[in-house]
Amino acid sequence: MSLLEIKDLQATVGEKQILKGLNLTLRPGEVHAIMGPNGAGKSTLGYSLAGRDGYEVTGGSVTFDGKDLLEMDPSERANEGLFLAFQYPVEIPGVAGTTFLKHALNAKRRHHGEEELDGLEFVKFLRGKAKELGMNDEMLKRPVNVGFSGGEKKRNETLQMSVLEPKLAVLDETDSGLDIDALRVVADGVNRLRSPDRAILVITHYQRLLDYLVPDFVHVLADGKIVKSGDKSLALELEEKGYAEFVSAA
Ligand SMILES: Nc1ncnc2c1ncn2[C@@H]1O[C@H](COP(=O)(O)OP(=O)(O)OP(=O)(O)O)[C@@H](O)[C@H]1O
Repeated sequence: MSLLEIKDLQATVGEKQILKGLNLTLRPGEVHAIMGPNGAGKSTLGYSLAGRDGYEVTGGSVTFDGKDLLEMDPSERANEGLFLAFQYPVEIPGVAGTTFLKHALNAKRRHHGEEELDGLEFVKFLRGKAKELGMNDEMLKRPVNVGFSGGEKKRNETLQMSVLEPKLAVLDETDSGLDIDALRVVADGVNRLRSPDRAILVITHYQRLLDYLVPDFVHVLADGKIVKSGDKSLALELEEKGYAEFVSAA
């Protein structure tokens, strides 16, 4: 059974139609990469799946783990196991990282009828996850992303993902702004999450991330649609040839 099935998805931002009949299926255990020219609709796809305000789905369907995703509000989507790592992670002044993550995880646990973790249990759990990503206690105590460098914000997104253990993680350019060491740390963090019951959708501009996080499938998104799909070799081909072929064909 598929974990995510997107059929003929159409979405508008403002008055502009961005997604124009997008089809994509992810099965549990798979890693898919989406590449494509600037403005093609990659982030719009991520936001439409997450249910962000201002991104209006005007047609098509999305089934997530057997349920109608588009019927759910954004927090329900998250509690059901959808996670979106932002291209531009937001700063949340006044809210410590630890507090933010504890609330997010406990909301999810409540949703699934599980007992909440208390402060001590959670801090122990969080420290273990943070250490894997090279993040220290001081960073966890700071307000979420406030004053973090671009690369630290991306690590923090990866930390949120590893704490929430989603069924489907959508990573929107998680590699941008990372130096080569941080890229490896983040890719290792994502690789640790690979599992037979989870799928990962990676939006990226660069083949280099895919050297560390090897996808099962690569898709080209151009002008609001998936116009070509293949295996990892497609990413190499795109790096060499660019998107000209797809832009004119779209
Ligand atoms: N609020 C908005 N109002 C009008 N147009 C918007 C708005 N937000 C996004 N768009 C437009 O939607 C189109 C798709 O944007 P999107 O961010 O999904 O592209 P992308 O494929 O992720 O691009 P990039 O590779 O540059 O990140 C762009 O042309 C963008 O200008």
